[in-house]
Amino acid sequence: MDKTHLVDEVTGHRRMRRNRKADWTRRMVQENRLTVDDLIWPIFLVPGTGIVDPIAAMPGISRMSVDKAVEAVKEAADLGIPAIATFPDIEMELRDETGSNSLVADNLINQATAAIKKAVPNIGIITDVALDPFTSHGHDGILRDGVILNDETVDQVVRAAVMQADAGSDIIAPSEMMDGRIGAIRRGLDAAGHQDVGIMSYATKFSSGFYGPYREAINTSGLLKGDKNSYYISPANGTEALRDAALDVEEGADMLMVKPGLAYLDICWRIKEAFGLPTYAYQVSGEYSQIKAAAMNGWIDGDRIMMETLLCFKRAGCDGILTYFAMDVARKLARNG
Ligand SMILES: NCc1[nH]cc(CCC(=O)O)c1CC(=O)O
Repeated sequence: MDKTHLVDEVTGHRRMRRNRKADWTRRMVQENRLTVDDLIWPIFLVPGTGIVDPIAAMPGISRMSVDKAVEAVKEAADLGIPAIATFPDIEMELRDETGSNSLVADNLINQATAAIKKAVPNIGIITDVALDPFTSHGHDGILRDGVILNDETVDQVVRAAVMQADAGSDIIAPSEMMDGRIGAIRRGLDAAGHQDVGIMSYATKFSSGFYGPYREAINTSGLLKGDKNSYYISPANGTEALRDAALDVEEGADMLMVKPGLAYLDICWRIKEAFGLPTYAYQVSGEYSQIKAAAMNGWIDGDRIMMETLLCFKRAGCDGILTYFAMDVARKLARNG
């Protein structure tokens, strides 16, 4: 060995770069892979027909009327995406203090579920039961005298969940973070004969600035008074998030979700390790938009970072990712074989 180099003999026996030397070695040692099966595609719904309405704060993403959503979901199913998640942007006139439209059997979200189920029976439909798309104040629950009422909200969310299941929803995903909601939804679904409808808990939903563009997408940004700190988890707290998830597991959650994603990979890992349940991350609107914005400015390679971030969720223990990039990724994966 050339004695002029400072790398000693021991180091020479432990060369990590041997396994990185060629494309074939790198493929042999690759620990995690992103496949189309890992993708859940969130979509935004609007009333009407023939509408595809671009969301300014989320370049490349549009609100769709039910007919257009059906077409898009068909394409998603053809690409092999296993499931979608729907979020309605309903008329302002229908929004009120208690979010009563969430209890209308053929409201926008349920209409979409029924139409999609009929046209695309093989894709999974995940529906959120939080009240924020339906309230005039943009909060996820019932607001009285400046307080979000826990138990009243849970009662309403359970009824909404049963209606969503009646419409054909496969997985109820409550994102409103009220205490006791998972057990209550499970009991409500079972009592209504929906034993096979699953629950994906937004187990650890953090009070986050990353939700900004979503609020534009469903038009709640102008409505929201105050913040959601009295029900979402503080970004400062990891152990509290684990306790919250533990309750959801005890109450009967089938799957757990961490939201937002990238800044919370430690939570993904801890949750997967602690409970071993199927665990998902939601790469939320702000995460999507910041990648898009930087890419549009030519500052980063958007495609590369899309694939990198999603792969990192897999490394962090996630079984899948809700991502607005789902269609782009699925097309890319289909092209690359
Ligand atoms: N129940 C609320 C809800 N459902 C989905 C998102 C965020 C999704 C995203 O940012 O992509 C939020 C957050 C919020 O408005 O506080």
